[in-house]
Amino acid sequence: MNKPQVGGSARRSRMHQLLSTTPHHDTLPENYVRPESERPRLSEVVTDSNIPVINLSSSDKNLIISQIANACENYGFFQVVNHGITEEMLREVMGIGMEFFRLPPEEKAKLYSDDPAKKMRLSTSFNVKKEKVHNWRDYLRLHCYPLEDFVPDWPAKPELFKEIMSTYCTQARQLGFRLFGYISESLGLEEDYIEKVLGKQEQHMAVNYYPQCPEPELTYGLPAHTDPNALTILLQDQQVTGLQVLKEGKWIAVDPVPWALTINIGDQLQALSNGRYRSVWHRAVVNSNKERMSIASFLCPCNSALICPPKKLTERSPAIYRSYTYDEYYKKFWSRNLDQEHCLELFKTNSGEQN
Ligand SMILES: O=C(O)CCC(=O)C(=O)O
Ligand SMILES: [Fe+2]
Repeated sequence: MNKPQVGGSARRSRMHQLLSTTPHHDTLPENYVRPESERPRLSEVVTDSNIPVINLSSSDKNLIISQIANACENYGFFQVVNHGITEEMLREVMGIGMEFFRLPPEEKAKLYSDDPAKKMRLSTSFNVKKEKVHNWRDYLRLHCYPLEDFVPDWPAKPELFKEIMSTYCTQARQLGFRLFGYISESLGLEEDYIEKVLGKQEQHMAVNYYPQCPEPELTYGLPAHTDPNALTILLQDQQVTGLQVLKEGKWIAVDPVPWALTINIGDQLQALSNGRYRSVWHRAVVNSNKERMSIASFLCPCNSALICPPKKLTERSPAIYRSYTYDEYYKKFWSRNLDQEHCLELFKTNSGEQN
């Protein structure tokens, strides 16, 4: 996008690919412009949505489970309220994320990388080396489990970053496990079924920063994609909307309920549920007058976890996807562009193909 600075170090010139470090743009640089047929068509987005909102403090566990079953089957997305993570914590984590992106360019340059294999990196777009058109997003990617292995390499600035992010990671993980319990039961499985199958689970985090964009109609923060992991817990900006999900051919805006967390089913739960629960297409659009931030916590199977549906779910309908390890899946996911066909399609069995 920008010319490398004359005389600057290689790292310094690479850093200039970061949107949060570049000067204001009046027009969208060409390598962010999508071809006409791929643009977001923002005027067609449906804002009045029925994306379920589930109260996790209800004393009626069966009600929670049935609401989760409905949400996972029909939407793949839902918001949870009274989820046990305090508003204060959520404010702190959003605050520290924003402070991070406001650090001076030299500080951010130390963390820049476009190598998807790196377990801690500040990057931009999605996979800059592979893609033709970039996305209007910077992101900090962190591996989070076990915390003590990764936190030492996390950003040293802002000062409270490690402390606040690691507390939030732990709480998000606990919430994720609680949801795995409800999801397992909603499929008629033992409460700990999913947790056991996924093994000693990895956890990743993406702190997404979408700067103001001069021409939001022409580009994306993140184009349509499904999440390759098992479950995503998304903390959305409270002031600025941007997340949209695809339902019956229409893009629906998921406007955040105050301090709710947005949950979505990832590809691995779609596979484990034999296609009953859906990892749906979603995207993030950008704004001309406001920056936006979101913090995604991804719960992933451990690399060696064998993903195949339980017997109970294949008694009446055959397995739609072949068995594979998460390692195999994840490599495939990163070898492609974000907005290609659903990565799970590549793992279909013959019976799956006929569906
Ligand atoms: O920013 C958002 O609302 C969506 C983020 C997302 O989908 C992701 O990080 O995978
Ligand atoms: Fe996503």
